[in-house]
Amino acid sequence: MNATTGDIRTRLPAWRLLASHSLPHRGPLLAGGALNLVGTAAGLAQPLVAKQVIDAIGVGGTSWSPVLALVGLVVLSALCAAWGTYLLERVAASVVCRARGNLITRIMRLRVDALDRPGDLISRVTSDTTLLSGAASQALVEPLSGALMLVGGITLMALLDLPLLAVTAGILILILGVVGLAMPRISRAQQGVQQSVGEITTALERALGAFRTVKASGMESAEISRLGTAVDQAWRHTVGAAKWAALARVSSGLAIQVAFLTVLGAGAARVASGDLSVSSLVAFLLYLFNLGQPIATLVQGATEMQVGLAAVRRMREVEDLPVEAEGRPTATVDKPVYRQATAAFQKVSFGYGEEPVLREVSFTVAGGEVTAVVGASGAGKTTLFSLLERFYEPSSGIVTLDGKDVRQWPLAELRQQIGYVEQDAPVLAGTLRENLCYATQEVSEQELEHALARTRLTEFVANLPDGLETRIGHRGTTLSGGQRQRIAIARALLRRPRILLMDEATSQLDAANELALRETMTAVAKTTTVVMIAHRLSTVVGADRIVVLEGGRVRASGTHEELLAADGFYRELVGSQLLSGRRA
Ligand SMILES: Nc1ncnc2c1ncn2[C@@H]1O[C@H](COP(=O)(O)OP(=O)(O)OP(=O)(O)O)[C@@H](O)[C@H]1O
Repeated sequence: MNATTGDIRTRLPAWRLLASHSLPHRGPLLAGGALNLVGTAAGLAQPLVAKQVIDAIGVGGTSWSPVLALVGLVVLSALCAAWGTYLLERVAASVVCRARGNLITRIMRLRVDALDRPGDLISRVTSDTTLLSGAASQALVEPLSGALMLVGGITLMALLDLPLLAVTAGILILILGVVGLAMPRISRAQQGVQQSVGEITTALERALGAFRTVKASGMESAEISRLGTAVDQAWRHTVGAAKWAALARVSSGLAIQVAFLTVLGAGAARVASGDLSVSSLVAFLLYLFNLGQPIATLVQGATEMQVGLAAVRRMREVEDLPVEAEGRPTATVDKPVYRQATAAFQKVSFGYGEEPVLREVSFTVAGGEVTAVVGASGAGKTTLFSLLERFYEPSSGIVTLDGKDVRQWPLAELRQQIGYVEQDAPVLAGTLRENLCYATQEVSEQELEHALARTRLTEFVANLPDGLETRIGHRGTTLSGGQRQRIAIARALLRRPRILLMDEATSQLDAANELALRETMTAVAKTTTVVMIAHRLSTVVGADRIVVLEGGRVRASGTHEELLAADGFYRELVGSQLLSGRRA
């Protein structure tokens, strides 16, 4: 789904959005609805045929045909109900499946800055979509058969006895009033329930995402209490919705009972006065009794509709989030020509909010060179990489790759050129092989072995019980920081990038591995342009060019020797081994 489609959809009223979920399944939906109607019609005819059976017995008749017709109607309505229900359940499952697929696609294509509360988004995919099922299937067609049964039943009751129908109608109008009062309240409460479920998922995601920190800080109880608040909130909203749903359901049931007793009394008097036959009273009472089901179906349908509308509103909020301009899957892009890329920042300014982070930054990264970016913490180094990857766009100025504005590149193609080793080198739960081949499926065993050797992982893998098939825990919990970084570097190299961005990727390596990796980088630079953010002096002295960033501006650039001679701030950084904790 592209941004434009999303924009159009977000302007649609909730009920039309809900209907749009059902539209692709209109065939089975209509078939299920039709079967329901046939079953309902067969059910409607039953009391009339029952009346014929009673009349025939009353006059001493022995005809079997009304009895056979009655049996046939019972079987027909049961078969239609079973088949119809299956079709509608199937549609419900398909609606959920499609809605989840659409939401997942949308979420994966969100801009990085839109991913604010992942837990809440998870709950929209898992929980909200489930609530859509009833509203976009059964609740659309079953009320139709309910309405048919109601109208048909009332018409036939009118034919049987008008005064008794007047009594029934008065009581039914009362029900409609109560149900109408309850529906908007159910909708509001249901939206609250879903919001609270989102809060629970968000709070859980927060706590589990930093599980060790929670434990090391002894904050289990605080997190339990935070989650407890969200759970209580969900409970309160659920109870609120349940109160109104119960009122709507009970009042409809109660009305039928009251109507039944009233009609029984009034009908008995009319039979005694000779105005009504016994068989007509029995048939009338059967219709009245049968009204309970369509009324319950209508109330249930209206309630489910409110639940579905609440879900669709929350799903629409995901569609309001900004997606990347182009989300072509990387798999469709051919492997790039293998040559070193160049990059340039031309008067680039950028801020995440009001406050500027980069101010008119200009520098070039020559193809095949190793460029190091140094600066105090918070100077904007990682932000430079984010702009090159086009996670964000500059407020002014141009970022280029191979001399072409990154905004002119097809997004997937742009990212295909770049290998990115993030600061905290995340790994994904799965096997080591899956992690290494994450960004490239077509990797030969030789290439894999070569990448392991280059990142000094060969021995580590050889000592693992299942080698490359060893499972790595959630967020790499079974690995050291250094191992995670080396895996991230190997993964990036396997992608055969034309430019490799490394964000402090060597900060967690021990001295021996860091030296080895520096040699690797020198070798890699022969075929790939390398830009590295480093806090260690040892990793930058050999760079072809060093860019010194201070307070979001390029303060100086040159080789280590040139900068030592010309820039006091660089000398200061070198004096502190570049490990300055100062913020810009
Ligand atoms: N996603 C974001 N939203 C808002 N502000 C951000 C975001 N990412 C970074 N910043 C802010 O932008 C500034 C520059 O951050 P950046 O990560 O680029 O610095 P850095 O030089 O890489 O720092 P470090 O060396 O500590 O990693 C910081 O003040 C940071 O708080």
